[in-house]
Amino acid sequence: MPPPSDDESLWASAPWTATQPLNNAQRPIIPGLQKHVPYVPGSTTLQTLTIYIPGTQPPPLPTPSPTPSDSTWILFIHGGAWRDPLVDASAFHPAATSLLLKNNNHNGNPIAGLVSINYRLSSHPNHPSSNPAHAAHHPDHIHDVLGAISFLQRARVATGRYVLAGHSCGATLAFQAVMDPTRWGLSGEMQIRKPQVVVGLNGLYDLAGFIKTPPVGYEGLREAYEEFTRGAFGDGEETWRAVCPATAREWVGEWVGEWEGERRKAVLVQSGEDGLVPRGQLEGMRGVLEREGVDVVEMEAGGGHDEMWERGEGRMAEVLWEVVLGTE
Ligand SMILES: N[C@@H](CC(=O)c1ccccc1NC=O)C(=O)O
Repeated sequence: MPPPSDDESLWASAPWTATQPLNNAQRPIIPGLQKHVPYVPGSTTLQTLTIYIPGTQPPPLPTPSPTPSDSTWILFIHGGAWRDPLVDASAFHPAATSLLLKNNNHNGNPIAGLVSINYRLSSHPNHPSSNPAHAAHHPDHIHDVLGAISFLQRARVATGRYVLAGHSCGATLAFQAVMDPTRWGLSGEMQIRKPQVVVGLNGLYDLAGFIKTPPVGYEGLREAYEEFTRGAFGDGEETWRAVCPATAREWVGEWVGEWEGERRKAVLVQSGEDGLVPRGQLEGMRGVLEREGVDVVEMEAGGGHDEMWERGEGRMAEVLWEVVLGTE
């Protein structure tokens, strides 16, 4: 027998286990399976992803089975300002269990599967660490996200229409992922099939603009923004503009895919009660996307910055469910 390929060994290195709702033993087990998979050989602790599939039967090993064309994958990128070691792929778990439950109770099971992506983080001044996974600098974060998507697509996950969603800096990363990867110094092998729908939740889209002129009410955050921006992207203001989707030059034409003539869609969500991200971030992003011919839908949300993902019944699961039903 030939030795397994790197990818096969990575998929085989984690078992499928039954999904459980968090902190609520009274509820039934959600009919789904999850697996924590490293997506590069010799991965650091953060080059892993969590994959959830509906149902109780694992797909054929080592990789998930091909997706029926009428069901949708959702890929999620967590936030935490590129550096918060307390926020990781598990941020998606409450929404994932809620989505699996909705899927189970709905005719036709529109969700093919869900993925939450970990990526290397920059260092955090309040959390000193010797873990190499916590010493990343741009473009490491987006390299990892694209590496994860490419690993999935080699296993025929999210190769058709799929939804790429991100919260906060995860929304920045989601839009960076639809740009040409050569912007990040990557060769053609990191070309991914692009999502038809990008969902940005309380997203960061213009760091230079915030730092230069923080909006009224958010002035007190200027230093924090500058600190995490320098930590992730270095000291060059030009770089900040070049990497942020509301200020990067002419990138929307790079968002192309094979959706048979259908239009690109962006769903933007910004809570009016978010004490960390002002509404102006969404407005700048919306302007750029609409000028370039992307269909933009804005959906409502309330609550603090992280509230939409902290609970299963939170707004994020509802938004993603609506988006999935809209892609059918
Ligand atoms: N908890 C984060 C702060 C953070 O996540 C944040 C702060 C302001 C605006 C956006 C943020 N997160 C975006 O991913 C930190 O420790 O730096």
